[in-house]
Amino acid sequence: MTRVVAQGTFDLLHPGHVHYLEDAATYGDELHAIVARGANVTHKAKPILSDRQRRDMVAALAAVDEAHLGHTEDIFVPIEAIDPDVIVLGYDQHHDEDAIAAALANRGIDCRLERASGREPRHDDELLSTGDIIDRVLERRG
Ligand SMILES: Cc1cc2nc3c(=O)[nH]c(=O)nc-3n(C[C@H](O)[C@H](O)[C@H](O)COP(=O)(O)O)c2cc1C
Ligand SMILES: Nc1ncnc2c1ncn2[C@@H]1O[C@H](COP(=O)(O)OP(=O)(O)OP(=O)(O)O)[C@@H](O)[C@H]1O
Repeated sequence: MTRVVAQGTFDLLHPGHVHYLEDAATYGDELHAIVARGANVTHKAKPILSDRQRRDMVAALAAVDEAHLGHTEDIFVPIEAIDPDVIVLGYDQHHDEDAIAAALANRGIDCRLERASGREPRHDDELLSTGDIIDRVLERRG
């Protein structure tokens, strides 16, 4: 049984999120998704939806076997509990892969890192970014 981890904010789900999770699932038999705590989202605007609502929506996707709320302080706590064989990073996530690999090794977690592919729009006007959806809402309803 190969366990795979994907992770992200997953606010206002869109086809790019589905693509990422479906792609990550192909790396193993069981996909665990870790949903970032809103309190930890500091690199962009805070999510609109609550931690629990984002977790529940991700859990409802067919590609996902289990969705977990992330840890509030130490991102490696859920990883230790899940004990994955593979962590699949998103195509545009700016994580330092060497630092993650070093932290995994430090904690004795034997796990490789992979990178998911991106999804291009399949039709005119397909919105593949939470930020773009929010911009559209503000433009049309603001
Ligand atoms: C291996 C790994 C585990 C993570 N675990 C957590 C976690 O437990 N809690 C959390 O708040 N964020 C966690 N994160 C951070 C977020 O999932 C995410 O990387 C960050 O918010 C960027 O998300 P975005 O791609 O949605 O912008 C983890 C990131 C990585 C790479
Ligand atoms: N178009 C896409 N193709 C493939 N993966 C995507 C796409 N959009 C988002 N993802 C992946 O989904 C995961 C969660 O992404 P995130 O929650 O940051 O959504 P986002 O739409 O990129 O957000 P924002 O627009 O606020 O930057 C990340 O791993 C990201 O790489």
